Amino acid sequence: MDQQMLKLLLLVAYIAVVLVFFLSRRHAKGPKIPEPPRVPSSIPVPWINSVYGLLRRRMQHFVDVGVKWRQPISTIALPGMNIYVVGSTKFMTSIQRQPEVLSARFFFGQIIPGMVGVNKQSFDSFADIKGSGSNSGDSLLLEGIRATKRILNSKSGSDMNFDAANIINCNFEHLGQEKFDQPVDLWEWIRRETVLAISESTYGKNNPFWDPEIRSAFWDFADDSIWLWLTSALPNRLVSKMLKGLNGREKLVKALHEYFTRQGHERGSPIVSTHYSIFAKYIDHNEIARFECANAMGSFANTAPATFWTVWHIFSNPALVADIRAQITAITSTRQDEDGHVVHEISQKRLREETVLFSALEETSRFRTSGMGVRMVLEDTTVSSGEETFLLKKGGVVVIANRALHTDKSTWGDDADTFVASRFQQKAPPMAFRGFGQGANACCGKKFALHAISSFVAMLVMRYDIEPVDGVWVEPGQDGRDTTSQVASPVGRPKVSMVPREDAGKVSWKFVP
Ligand code: HEM
Repeated sequence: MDQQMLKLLLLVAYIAVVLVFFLSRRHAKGPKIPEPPRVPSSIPVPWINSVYGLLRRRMQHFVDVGVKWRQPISTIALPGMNIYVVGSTKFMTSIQRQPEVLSARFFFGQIIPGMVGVNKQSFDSFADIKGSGSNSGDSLLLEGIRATKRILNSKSGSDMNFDAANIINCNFEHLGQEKFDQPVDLWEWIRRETVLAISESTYGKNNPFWDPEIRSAFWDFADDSIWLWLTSALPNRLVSKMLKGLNGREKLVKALHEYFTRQGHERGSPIVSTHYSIFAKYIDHNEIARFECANAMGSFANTAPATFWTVWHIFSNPALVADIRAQITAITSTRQDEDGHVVHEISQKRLREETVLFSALEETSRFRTSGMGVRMVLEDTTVSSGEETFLLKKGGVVVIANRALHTDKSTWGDDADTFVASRFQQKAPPMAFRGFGQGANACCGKKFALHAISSFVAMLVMRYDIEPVDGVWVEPGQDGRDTTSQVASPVGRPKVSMVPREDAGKVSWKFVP
């Protein structure tokens, strides 16, 4: 055998060994699980499409992709990271069963400290973001969420619901004396009233949100929240020139810091006093007010727009207003007090059970949700619909496009695009409603928010006639691109006339348990 032949034989043998090695490995591992299909793109380099979309629509871009393609799950490949957009319920059971590796809390742990501008020590204490999904063990984030859940599901939670309803009622009593001679900016008025009611039931007598400057600072902060997170690595001096939200945040931090320094929390709700003791365990006193900004955002930033949209949907439908008035009248008892004043007493318990209000509110949330659920992929993870299985790669991000799930006709029926106030009087289709999240990350403030909003709307419906000054209710539109909230506020500013239905000097209203 000559040298050439020997070399050729050795080469063939080498290739055979390599082939056998790879084939055996492949056989041992089984067939490769694919990643979800790519989002179609009209241009040759698809990620450019996404980066352009992100710049234009920012986070809303992913929701738009979910709504446009309506794929159960699809991949947007960005340089160095895959985004998995969930556009239907098919994979939701599988996603929700794996909160340790598809982690919302890991995401909260990354985004919240940047948004509120804490120091490195507070950042490390906030969430065990180096650990597995930060769902177990102790951290400021976890203890805070557990405490909120415990309190709001206990007797203290029911007391808070009732307190909030009575504060709402008191504020209405006060308003009753006012004459709404001028057109009212409905969004401005509703967000003022909801923030006042919820903040007073949370922070008590020393509530910093009574100051209009602090409320305005809060909305500057909330409206710029995404940008504050994205620019958190830059010096404050530079960011304050670009974002109103930074100055708003710092003003809010100062007011909340004074509140805690003067021990305001000792006269506040169990939520704020318990949060304070958890904060104090983990971080420096000077940092506490920063995280409290995030708590305030969780409480008000969704509740105010959800209240606005509920009012908008109800009052723009006169038949619905009439139905709700009849239902509330049926659960109201009327008496005269010793001065001859008429007192109407609405049963808060029956408000939930015997009126369409809670359903209308959940329907508003289905119809108006603009946000998304974000889950960080902490390990290579498979998700399955029963028929298909896909691999989600470590380092990727799952974006649940809530609006896509909420408008899917295959789950909600042909009227998915229509507001139907009574829809939630029946059970929602499984996994389809994400207005308050679900599973491990379901909203712990849901009950409180539903009670507060329904009390507000009930009082409004019974006390006032509301008409748009132009004579027609025009859709004001929504644009959630700058906020982290689930329910974007209106873009247009509807102006309405508000006329008391009864002589407020002679009649008063109350909630009774
Ligand atoms: C209408 C008002 C509200 C809406 C629409 C709303 C919506 C939501 C949604 C969709 C989630 C799930 C997020 C996800 O899956 O990634 C959530 C979680 C949460 N919400 Fe709300 N929320 C509201 C009011 C509140 C209030 C009043 C509080 C506090 C008192 C609150 C505290 C929380 C907390 C702490 C979580 C995280 C739960 C966890 O990870 O275990 N929310 N909310």
